[in-house]
Amino acid sequence: FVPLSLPMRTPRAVRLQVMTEPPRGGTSRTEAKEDKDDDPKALSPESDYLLQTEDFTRQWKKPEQHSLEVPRVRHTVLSERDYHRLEAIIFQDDATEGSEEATVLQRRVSLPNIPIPPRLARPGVAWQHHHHATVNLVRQHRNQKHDGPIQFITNIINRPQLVSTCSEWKRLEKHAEYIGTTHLKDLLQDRERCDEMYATHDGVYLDYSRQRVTLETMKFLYALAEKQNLKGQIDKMVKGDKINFTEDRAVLHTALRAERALTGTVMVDGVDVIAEVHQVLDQVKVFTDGVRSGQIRGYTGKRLRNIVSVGIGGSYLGPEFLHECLKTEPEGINSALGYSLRFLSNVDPVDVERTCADLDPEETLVVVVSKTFTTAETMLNARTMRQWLWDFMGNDKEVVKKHMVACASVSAIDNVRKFGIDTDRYFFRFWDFVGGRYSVCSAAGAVPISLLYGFDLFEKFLQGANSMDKHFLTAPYDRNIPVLMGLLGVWNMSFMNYKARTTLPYAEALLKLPAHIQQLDMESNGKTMTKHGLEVDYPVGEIDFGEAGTNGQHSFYQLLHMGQTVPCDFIGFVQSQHDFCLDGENLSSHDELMANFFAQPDALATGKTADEVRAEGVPPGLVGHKVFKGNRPSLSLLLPKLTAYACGQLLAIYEHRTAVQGFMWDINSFDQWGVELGKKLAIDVKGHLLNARRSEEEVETSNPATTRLLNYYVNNSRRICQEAPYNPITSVTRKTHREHASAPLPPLPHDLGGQEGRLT
Ligand SMILES: O=P(O)(O)OC[C@H]1O[C@](O)(CO)[C@@H](O)[C@@H]1O
Repeated sequence: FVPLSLPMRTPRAVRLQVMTEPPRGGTSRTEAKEDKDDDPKALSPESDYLLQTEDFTRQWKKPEQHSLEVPRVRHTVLSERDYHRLEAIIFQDDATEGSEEATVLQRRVSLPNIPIPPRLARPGVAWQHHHHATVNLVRQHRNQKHDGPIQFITNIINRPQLVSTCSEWKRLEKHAEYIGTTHLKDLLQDRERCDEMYATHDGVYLDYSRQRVTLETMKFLYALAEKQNLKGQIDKMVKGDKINFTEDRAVLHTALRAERALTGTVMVDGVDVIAEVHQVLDQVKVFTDGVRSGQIRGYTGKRLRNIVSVGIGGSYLGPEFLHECLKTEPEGINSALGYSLRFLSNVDPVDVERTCADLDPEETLVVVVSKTFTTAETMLNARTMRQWLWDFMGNDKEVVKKHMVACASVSAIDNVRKFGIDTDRYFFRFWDFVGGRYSVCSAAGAVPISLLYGFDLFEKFLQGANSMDKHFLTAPYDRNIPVLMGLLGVWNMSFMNYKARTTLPYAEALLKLPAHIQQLDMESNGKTMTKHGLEVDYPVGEIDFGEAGTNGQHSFYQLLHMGQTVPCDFIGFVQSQHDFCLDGENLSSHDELMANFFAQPDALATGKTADEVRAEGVPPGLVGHKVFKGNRPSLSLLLPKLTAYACGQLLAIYEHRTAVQGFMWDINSFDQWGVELGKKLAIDVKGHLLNARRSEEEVETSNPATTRLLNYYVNNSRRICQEAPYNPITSVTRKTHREHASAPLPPLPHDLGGQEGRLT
């Protein structure tokens, strides 16, 4: 071969690359993957190749039968080795130009210029090699009929690589070794560093000086963010690109809180997203105002005062987190007077009992929240609630129409209708582009929260989230709160190897935030497959847990201080929802709480040395037990006050942090295939249980362990079921309304009366 260098063969000369042959020996030498959305620009400039091809069938001997329709574009990933064995790629150059094949192809397929892959510019692996192969192949084809599919290679782009192969990642790995030699107590003495390590927006203050990072670390992280086109990926998300590619869906929870003025700016499949969002919000307002004013009443004409929100996962955790925040918020307290809201999520019948025990069905409105309206737990609970309503008010379709409403995806409308809910008036839709765990700003949160607190308060929550969205979209990386938190998350997980993370709100009203974040983050980033179909070789997806401070301090902080290192998010507020200062106390109770909020991060960061312990007079045998090594990272978020608005800000911060980490890791944070297998196996088990209950036969499953365990359950429960205790007051769901009439009455709810259910 004559070594040829790149300038000798310009891209013009390779403007058309023709075909691959079916692999010799019948086995595929390539690994095919369909991927319509791959963006060549985003791919790593590393060695392997991704061939973008267009398939069609062609018969070489009969030109009139050439079919040049392009049924699909396909990306075929080739390893380097396979690439070099691919003799059948025809690099059409001068020699073939003008030939019958070239003419046909050039006329019918318009192809972009193809850059010569770097491998081909190397001595010995150059053009001539391919040219010879081409000529031979063309000769072969002229002499034999070939009816197989032909792939026209329209482009060669570099094969995607794991982000861990890029230089920015490797630099951070190296840098982590250096950071391993530093201690936070020293880093915290660096004033210049500490003065840089904060960001603020609209009252939210983030301090990350207690992270195990230097200013240089941050620079390296920003460089990685650039490499990953983080800003571009964020923009794609909010524009409505279908970045959830495994489900072919856009990801538009930000549109749920966008202003009405933006109508017409986000379109998905021809739908004006913002217009739709505001239509539903208007519908929610009219409905919830109607219920709260007493215009909309129950089947027997009573006011609807008890709201039961039936849903699980994202259809429950976000709304419950928000509910808990507003419960003690002064505006929330006032607007909820006379109403109650409960969540029924667990399919455990005990949850039904706990939810319904002291409720009056005639005053109860059931909101079924389920994006798919097929989730087994939610649907059983919804049917149970329907039965409960029927039991009390009679088996009438109108009972369902007046006491049950649905928040579900547009595509679930038939299921909602079949259930008996009035889809013309009481179906509050959201869309496929809203993931369950990102749905609290949709009807999923809007309906139950507005019923209890009024729509105006819910709107303030949306405004808070919107304010953070704007900051997220516009602030530079080094001033962008969710981006900083996301990058630090990546740093801690993938470079410092801290596998868990904890959320510690110093606010009782945020007690459900950790549970919401747990789902948000672990369902989003608990994956190992990158969007390019490669398995990660770096740690991703933290274990998230948490607890309201100071309760956590008396529970698991022992481990945080002396056990494994777990990066902590401390969340506090300048002002309490309710503060008081007892006579004889120097500080208010909120100051007492916040003293812990400030002290814990320093204790974690600086620790206590053996010398310090000894200086306290601790006996030598105990010194080791009382040493705090410190050097444990945390960040602090300080907000003015826990209002509906602040709740929205917090929600958006954490939603965006999750997305940032997914973008950095090349993970699709918006699907959740990992929940499928368990669901499927539960269906199988239900089949076994049904057989066992009907036939009294032994259960037989695919493995002896499950068989033994199931039989233990079935055999023992046969006996226990006969002895099941039954409480006529609380076991409401199993009785008819007639039977209830003779049973002791459930406790009466207060009749508060007055306008909008408020005490007058
Ligand atoms: O809203 P749905 O469709 O009932 O789903 C409930 C939850 O179930 C999940 O799909 C997990 O099983 C979550 O992602 C979702 O939030």
